[in-house]
Amino acid sequence: MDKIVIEHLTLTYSDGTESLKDVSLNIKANTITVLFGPAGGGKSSLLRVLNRLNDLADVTVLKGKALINGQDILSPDIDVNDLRRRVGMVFSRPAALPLSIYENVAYGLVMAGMKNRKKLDEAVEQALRQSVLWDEVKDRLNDPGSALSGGQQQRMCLARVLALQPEIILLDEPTSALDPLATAKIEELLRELKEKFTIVIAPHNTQQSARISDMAAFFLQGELVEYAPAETIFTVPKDKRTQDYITGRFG
Ligand SMILES: Nc1ncnc2c1ncn2[C@@H]1O[C@H](COP(=O)(O)OP(=O)(O)OP(=O)(O)O)[C@@H](O)[C@H]1O
Repeated sequence: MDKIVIEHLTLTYSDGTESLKDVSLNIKANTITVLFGPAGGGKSSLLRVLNRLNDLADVTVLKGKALINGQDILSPDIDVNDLRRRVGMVFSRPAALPLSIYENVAYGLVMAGMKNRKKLDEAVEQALRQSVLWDEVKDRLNDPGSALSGGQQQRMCLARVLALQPEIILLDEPTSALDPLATAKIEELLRELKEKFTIVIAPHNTQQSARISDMAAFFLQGELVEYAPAETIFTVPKDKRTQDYITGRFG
């Protein structure tokens, strides 16, 4: 069974912007799927549907289906907090909370009611190891999260998501504020993390899309133009619009 199934998804904001137009795509577990294309294509809107962050926006039309493990996540009966634990999100600017490194990582668990210090310690360590930050911060877990470099803060935010043991990780331009070295670290990390998680990412440029994706989906003004394995779409795209975009003719 596919991990994520999107069928005929249409999303219109109250100002009339059709940000997703009849989009269908299936995503397999333990893959990195990239959503790419010019600004305003609908990439962020699709990511936000996957953990129901779109609930916070002024949406007038939401039609079609979005299933995770076969479960309808758009259903009003869904427990949104539980969904957001299972489907974690990392944003473009590292959202370090004004707390210590430890508290930044433990945040979601504490919010979920975990009080046992030993369990918290273990979860924080495991998450920091998974985000390959542990060795850099293990001796200063009580320092403010904001004292870390941008790249470290982004891995700390990833650790906050990982601590909740999600199934799916969504990332919206996670390296747009990072230098090339910090970017390379995150990309390497994502390749490792896909062994355990399903990753959907809207990278901030096409080069990154080509480097990290297993599958890639090209979005243009709300339309899913082409969805194919990375080695196909970035070398022999079928659609002229995809080709024009990746060869730099627009965007
Ligand atoms: N909350 C909102 N209210 C109204 N319109 C919105 C809202 N969020 C996004 N849009 C519009 O929906 C369209 C798709 O935007 P979206 O952010 O999903 O695209 P994107 O491909 O992720 O682009 P970007 O790279 O700029 O984030 C755009 O025209 C955008 O202006």
